[in-house]
Amino acid sequence: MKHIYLNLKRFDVPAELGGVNRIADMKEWGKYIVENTQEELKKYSPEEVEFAMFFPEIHLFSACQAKTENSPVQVGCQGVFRDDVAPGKNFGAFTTGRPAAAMKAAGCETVIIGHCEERNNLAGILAEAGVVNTKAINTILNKEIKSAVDRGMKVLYCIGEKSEELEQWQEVLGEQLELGLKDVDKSMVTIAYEPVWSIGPGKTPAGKEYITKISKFVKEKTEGMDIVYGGGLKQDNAAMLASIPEIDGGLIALTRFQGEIGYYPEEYLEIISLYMNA
Ligand SMILES: O=C[C@H](O)COP(=O)(O)O
Repeated sequence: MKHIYLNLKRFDVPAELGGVNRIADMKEWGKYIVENTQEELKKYSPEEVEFAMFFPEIHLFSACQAKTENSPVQVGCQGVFRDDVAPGKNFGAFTTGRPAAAMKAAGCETVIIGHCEERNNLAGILAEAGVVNTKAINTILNKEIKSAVDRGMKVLYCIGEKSEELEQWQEVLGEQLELGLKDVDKSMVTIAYEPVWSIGPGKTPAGKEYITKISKFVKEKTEGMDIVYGGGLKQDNAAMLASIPEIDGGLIALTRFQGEIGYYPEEYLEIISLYMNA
C-alpha cells in the first residue's frame, strides 16, 4: 500500500497579502482543493494507494463538506495539542491549542506531527531560554502522537536531520524514532523522512542512494514501518522515488517552485500520476 500525503502548510494566504494562494477565495479554499482532486483520485485503487490532505484548521469544514460519497480523500489537520479533553479533567480550556478531541469532532481522520516547521517552532521557544534540547522536543511530539492515536486518528510522523546534524544522522533520527514512538501503537503511524538540509531554494536535493540508506535504517529501527519521502515528492523526483523499494509514498507540498509558486491541484494530480505510473 502506497501513501500520498499533502501538506498544505499556509498555502491559503492570498498572493496580495504575500502568500501563494492564487487558486480560490479563502472561504472556498478547502472545498476547491477537494472538489478539484477527488474525482481523479478515484481512478486509483484504494487497495493500492491512500490519499490524505493536511489542511489549516479554518478549512476543515469546507474540505469535509466537499467530500462526495466514496471520496478517497482523507481530511487531516496540521497538529494536535499534547494534552486532550477528558471527563472529570480538562473540559476544553485550551486557548490556541488543538486538542485531538476537537480535531476528531471536526472530521479529521489523520494528522501530521513533527514536521520540521513544527520542530523549529518548538526549538525556537527553547532557544528563547538559551536551551537546546532535542529530547524535550521529541517527548512533546510523542505526547501529541499518543493524543491523536487515542482518538483513533492516523498519524504522519515526520523525522529528519538538519545540515549541522548530518554527521550524527543515526543518533538524530534514532532519537526522533525512539522517543517519538515510545509506547505508540505503530499500526496507526506512517513515517515521513524529510532531509531538512536539502529542502528549499538553492539546496542540493538528497539523492537516491542517500534516501535508500535512510529508509533502510528507519525500517530496521521500526520493525518495518511504512516510510514516505517528505523532502517532498515533486515532478522532478517522482520517478526516482518510485524506484526505491523501501519508500512507500510521498509527502507533497508546493507543486510549483518557479514563477507563481504555490499549490495547484492539477499539478498535484500530475505528480501523483508520475509517481504511481513510473
Ligand atoms: O512538507 C513538505 C516539505 O516541507 C517540503 O515542502 P516543499 O516541497 O514545499 O518544499
